[in-house]
Amino acid sequence: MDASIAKPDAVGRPLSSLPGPRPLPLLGNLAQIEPARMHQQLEQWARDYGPVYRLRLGPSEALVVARADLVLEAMRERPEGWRRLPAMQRVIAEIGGHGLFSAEGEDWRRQRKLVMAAFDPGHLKRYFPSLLRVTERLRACLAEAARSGEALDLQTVLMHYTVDVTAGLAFGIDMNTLQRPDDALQGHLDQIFPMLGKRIFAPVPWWRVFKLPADRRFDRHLQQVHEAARRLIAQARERIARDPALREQPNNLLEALIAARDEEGGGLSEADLLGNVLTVLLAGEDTTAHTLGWTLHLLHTHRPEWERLVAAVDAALGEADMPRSFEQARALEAIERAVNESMRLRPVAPLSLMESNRDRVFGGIALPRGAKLICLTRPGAVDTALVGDAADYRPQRWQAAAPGEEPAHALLKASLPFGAGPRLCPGRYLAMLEMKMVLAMLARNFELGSVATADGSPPQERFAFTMFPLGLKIRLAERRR
Ligand code: HEM
Repeated sequence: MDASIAKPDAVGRPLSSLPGPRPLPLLGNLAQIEPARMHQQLEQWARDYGPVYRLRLGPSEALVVARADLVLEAMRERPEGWRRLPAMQRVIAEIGGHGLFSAEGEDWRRQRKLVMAAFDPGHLKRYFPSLLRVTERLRACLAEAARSGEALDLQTVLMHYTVDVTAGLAFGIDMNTLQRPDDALQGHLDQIFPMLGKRIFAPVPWWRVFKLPADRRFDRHLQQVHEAARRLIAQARERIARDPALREQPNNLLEALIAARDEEGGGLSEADLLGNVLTVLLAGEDTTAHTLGWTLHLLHTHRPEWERLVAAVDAALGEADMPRSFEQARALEAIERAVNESMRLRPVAPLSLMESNRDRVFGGIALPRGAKLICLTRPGAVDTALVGDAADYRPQRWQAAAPGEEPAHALLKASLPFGAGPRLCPGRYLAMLEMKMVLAMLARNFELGSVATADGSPPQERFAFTMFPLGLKIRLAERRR
């Protein structure tokens, strides 16, 4: 049984007694929230009102927590104690994206097993040759830009890479959007997160009543994504029909999902199948590309850290132009440190939205079943009260040390870029492997000319379900070794 359910709850303060931004009539604080920078507003309110405060969202109230211990407590108590926000689930289901991310209870448990198995290190190792091929293609694109002196839109090129990698690993398809950018699925996928972000926090669900031109454009992009997902499913079914042994020993996530779907009492519907294809495409694309984008920007603005990384990669790879084996890539700890530190300062998933499955006291606050909770993941990880230099980009703080020896130990525990508990991101090993491949390939073959916005100002953080750097361009020169 869930331990927290067995605990008799103490009496808590009512949510309405907490401080918070002044709500307006009817819409409450929704009217003050700007979707594109809502994470920064919520973080600012945590500085103004303290790490546990109240928000009014239309007719209902939400508890906002910016304390790492409370964020961790809630995340660990899923799926029994807390569920994902139903408003979010509904918006995801409406676009046909219901899959592991939005599933709950038994439905979630079953899907989770299948997805976890597909992304475990054993599968990643088998997939390594394809990952290498996609990384070689990325290198060729970048080399061409370096020769012509072209500045590339960083997020676009990185998202081509991550879509190609995810499709190869999860669906067994060489999509090659890097070399065929015009008919790229990635262009349609890009439209989905921003609209999800807008709809989840919309004061009024306008799109259920009438469609604005932007909604109609969105529907057209969505249709393309659905058609692509159906094609992927059809191709996987053909492979299984040709080789029925794949039912027992699927090569990838999609084949495993189809086998489970076809199993007697398999519990996966056709809609779940499509929903998980969309989920994995979406979850794997932006998050990894945006984390790479932030990391490259931080390395560009912290030159000694970039040079330290290049030296470590040179030492680890010998004559190789990029990691040539799974083991070689996995061992690149200097890159892991640089990425961990970037995810601490610029987490691409800065919010986690939940609803309580029961009456409870949480963080000293009495919450009824159905109470909404917004977890802010960054404040605890950048808290200068814990460590004076918490605002600095210092990858070395991730260097392994004896427990308690590392002064920043508390900070490291507070950084939760992949979430925590039973719903911890199943794609984290893949994401780290991709990032090691890209950064090592860059370090070995290119000089990092600049990773900057057009006018050189610091990139703004944009929130569109995930958080990304706005307007970064990358300019490279080929490295002479
Ligand atoms: C740097 C890259 C990534 C970051 C920062 C990231 C972050 C996250 C976070 C914060 C969550 C929510 C965890 C929670 O609720 O506790 C999550 C869930 C998830 N991620 Fe990732 N992710 C990344 C890459 C990937 C990749 C590459 C894939 C797959 C190709 C993926 C697939 C998923 C899925 C399916 C879930 C839902 C898990 C569940 O609800 O059980 N992610 N991710």
